[in-house]
Amino acid sequence: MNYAIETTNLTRVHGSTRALDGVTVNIRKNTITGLLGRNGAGKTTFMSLATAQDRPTSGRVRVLGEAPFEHAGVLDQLCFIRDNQRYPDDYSLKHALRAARIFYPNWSQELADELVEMFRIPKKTIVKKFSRGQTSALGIVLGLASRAPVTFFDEPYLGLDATARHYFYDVLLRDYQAHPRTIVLSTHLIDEMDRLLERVIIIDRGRIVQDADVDELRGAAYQISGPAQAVDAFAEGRRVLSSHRVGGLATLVIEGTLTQADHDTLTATDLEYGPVTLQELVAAYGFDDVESPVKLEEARS
Ligand SMILES: Nc1ncnc2c1ncn2[C@@H]1O[C@H](COP(=O)(O)OP(=O)(O)OP(=O)(O)O)[C@@H](O)[C@H]1O
Repeated sequence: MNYAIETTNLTRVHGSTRALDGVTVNIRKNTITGLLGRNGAGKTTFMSLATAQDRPTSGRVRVLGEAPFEHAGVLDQLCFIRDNQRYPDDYSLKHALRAARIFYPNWSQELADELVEMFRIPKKTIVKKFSRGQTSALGIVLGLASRAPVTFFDEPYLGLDATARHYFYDVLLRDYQAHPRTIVLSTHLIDEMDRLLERVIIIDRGRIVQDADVDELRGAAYQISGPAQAVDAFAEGRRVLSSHRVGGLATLVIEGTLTQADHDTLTATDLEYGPVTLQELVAAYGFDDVESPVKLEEARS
């Protein structure tokens, strides 16, 4: 079994919202996968279903070959760190670490101690009184020191300062290299975190729109800009992911790669072109073609 997580047509419906809509995906063991997408895309829903915090409306999910709801044995192989993690009222750092040590079979106290010092997590204050960043730091300590075979981090950095975030990224990579495991993380800080990711799944409105190795995705789209008419002529028959227009100028993100003939056309027509970053690609897949204020102004005049 090469996959840590396998889903088939996984669907979760809340009233009229399809939080997850027929998601079929396989996540390889011992990889770091980024789950990316706009607010409300379905990232937390996916993680909640994979960790048995929620039940699918239809479809199936397997983690380490088992249905997480039906196999308690799978649950202690999983760690799910979410942004709104709750702790019992009277918990201090000591209590949280003690509970984690009992719960996670691969727990590393040494790593936990190192992280607590680096993040400067208070030892006496009760967790409920922690600052936003300190609460995130505690989640990261638990998530990394658990060394759980399948670890989910759902936007684990909220409130963390830049120094602490980079410290998290460095330790994540270091510890993952020494103790390979499957890590799935959701983030909106894509430019900052893309160096961590080997694979990326982009979700939009509950559906997967991309599932590829990061290296493949770097060439998955390109951007062209210039006079709108020329840009639109070039885009004819191509899949445009996003479009921004200001005055008579347009910038489009287009799926695919440029051929030599395309390069010749672009040079001849004086259009500018270039690669898109992963952050831009994710934004392009989540692009809604709404009228921009500039376009509305133009239409009125
Ligand atoms: N319990 C619920 N009841 C009703 N709607 C829900 C519930 N949970 C999630 N949703 C809806 O399902 C959709 C997906 O939500 P989800 O939390 O998975 O998004 P997300 O990608 O994690 O977003 P974000 O980046 O903002 O954290 C959203 O439209 C959300 O409003």
